[in-house]
Amino acid sequence: MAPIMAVADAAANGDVKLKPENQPSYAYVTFLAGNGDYVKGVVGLAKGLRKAESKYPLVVAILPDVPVDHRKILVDQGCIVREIEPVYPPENQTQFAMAYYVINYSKLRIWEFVEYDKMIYLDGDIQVFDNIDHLFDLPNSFFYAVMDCFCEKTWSHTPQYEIGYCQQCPDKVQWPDHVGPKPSLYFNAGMFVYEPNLYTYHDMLETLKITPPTPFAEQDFLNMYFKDIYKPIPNVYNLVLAMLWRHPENVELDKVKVVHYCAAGSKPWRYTGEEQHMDRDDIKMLVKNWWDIYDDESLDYKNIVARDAAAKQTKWDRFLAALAEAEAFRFITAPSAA
Ligand SMILES: O=c1ccn([C@@H]2O[C@H](COP(=O)(O)OP(=O)(O)O[C@H]3O[C@H](CO)[C@H](O)[C@H](O)[C@H]3O)[C@@H](O)[C@H]2O)c(=O)[nH]1
Ligand SMILES: O[C@H]1[C@H](O)[C@@H](O)[C@H](O)[C@@H](O)[C@H]1O
Ligand SMILES: [Mn+2]
Repeated sequence: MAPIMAVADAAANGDVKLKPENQPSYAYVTFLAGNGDYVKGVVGLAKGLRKAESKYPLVVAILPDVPVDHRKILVDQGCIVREIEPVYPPENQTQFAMAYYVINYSKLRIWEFVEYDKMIYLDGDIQVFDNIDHLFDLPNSFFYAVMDCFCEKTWSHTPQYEIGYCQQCPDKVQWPDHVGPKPSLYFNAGMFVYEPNLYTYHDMLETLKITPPTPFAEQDFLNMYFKDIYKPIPNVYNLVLAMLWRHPENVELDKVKVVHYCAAGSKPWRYTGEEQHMDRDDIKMLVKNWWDIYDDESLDYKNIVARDAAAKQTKWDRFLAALAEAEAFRFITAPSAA
């Protein structure tokens, strides 16, 4: 390449990337509570997003009970840590499907993150195996998420479960008229695309005050609140693991981009293989895939920063070399001043 071209190229590839004023701001967001081992899930997620070369940062909305050493781990992994206040549901005798689901109402605070125009929420027990940045390009003003499955025991409190009706195979068992109107499409709230908005945020919190808690906590609430603007997206964006044994005909495992380790016994950092379905080969493979990312030191933020700095240095060295060459070229070819 001619030296002048090389110089121009290097300048054009310059490292200073300024976001144009009018370009929307996007980020991923997850939620972390307590001093337990979910922090491992979030670290795995941060590394998975990096491996998939996501262009956008991961914000971690943390409750005040997340200890300082866990916060440091997250910052060291390049996460943007944002403390949020807990949200408490109104007093009620509800039995949550899992007792700890009560803390998940605090997730509603992420609507307050209005410095971002659009965000993708991901549970800490989710892993991203393929780039999903394109979901930010979906049209605004809708709520996007993947349809849930009603077949696991966690659903045993519902008429759906009793009847054997699941929206994943709506023709297998028809919804009987006498039970009431067929339920609206219901999403799993471990992954969704949404737009932070202060009006929505305040309205949700006001609505929550007069909404009795239900077994799936904020997941039921979000389903109720967004039912009119909910748009289902393909299950490759949130593979709820039970789909593998409940609706294998609906799963194309090799196309899956996002895996949600929500089935009992499937959290990779707690996996023993003993619980029901956990000895399946596909589960073992997915758990191994999670660990491969978690254990991969080259995906640690500090190593990525070091790699990028080295690449920048090389670019700069090339630029200087090209400049020197161009200077020499000018010196040789310039007519003498005499
Ligand atoms: O001790 C905990 C428990 C949970 N979490 C956070 O809360 C999220 C939700 O918990 P789980 O992933 O264990 O829950 P499930 O996937 O089984 O639950 C599903 O139903 C829940 C109902 O409250 C939520 O909607 C949740 O997002 C949805 O995926 C976790 O991923 C994690 O991000 C913590 O940080 N610490
Ligand atoms: O959010 C819940 C949770 O992820 C459960 O593990 C699953 O069985 C349910 O289908 C889902 O609604
Ligand atoms: Mn989850």
